[in-house]
Amino acid sequence: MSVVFVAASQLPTPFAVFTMHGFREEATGREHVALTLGDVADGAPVLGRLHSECLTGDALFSLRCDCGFQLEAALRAIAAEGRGVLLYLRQEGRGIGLLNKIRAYELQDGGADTVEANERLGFGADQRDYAICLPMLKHLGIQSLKLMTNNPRKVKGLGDVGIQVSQRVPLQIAHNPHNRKYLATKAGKLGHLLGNQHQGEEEESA
Ligand SMILES: Nc1nc2c(ncn2[C@@H]2O[C@H](COP(=O)(O)OP(=O)(O)OP(=O)(O)O)[C@@H](O)[C@H]2O)c(=O)[nH]1
Ligand SMILES: [Zn+2]
Repeated sequence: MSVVFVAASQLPTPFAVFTMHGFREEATGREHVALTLGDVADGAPVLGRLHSECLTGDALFSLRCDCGFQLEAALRAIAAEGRGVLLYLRQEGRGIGLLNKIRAYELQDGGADTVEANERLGFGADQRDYAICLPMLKHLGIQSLKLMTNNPRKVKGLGDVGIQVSQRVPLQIAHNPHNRKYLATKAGKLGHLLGNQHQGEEEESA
């Protein structure tokens, strides 16, 4: 999978002034972004977040999921560390796209859970592919990540495409009445490590 680096600029935010790097995925034309802070190319593991696009959660304040809250928490953590990377990956709806995600939400409004809804539409539960991350990280000179995620499958998926994760850092967000069922399904069917026993825990990973 190949990506082309296009341009980099500053991105001031309430948390820090990041450097924003823009990439184009050659096969699909999708446009991805990396935000970096500090020297990430010195060889030491970098605090990082691989964030999958969620227009509803990241930009429209949706309470159906935890994405927007995780995005903000990740940027705050990177700012507090003074060094880190966030890849903003255009894999909306776990890879099925925005309009199909709205179709899936419609089914969830009728009682399906997030996995059943995807399957009823003819999709897998999670269609994301992390291969795109490798050339982006290589371009940035990043060799190893301390990855902020609750998803062990993401850690495995990265290992499968040759990205070294030295550590998993939990990134847990509070429940609300709208995301309770969604988070329970993620824990029960998708294997996410959510819950108090994992709070603050850090794991070694292959
Ligand atoms: N198909 C579908 N996608 C969803 C739904 N809710 C959120 N998403 C998408 O799920 C992606 C985020 O994945 P999550 O499963 O929440 O989390 P993760 O990235 O696997 O794991 P973390 O690193 O712990 O956040 C984003 O692309 C969202 O657009 C849903 O009900 N259906
Ligand atoms: Zn979301």
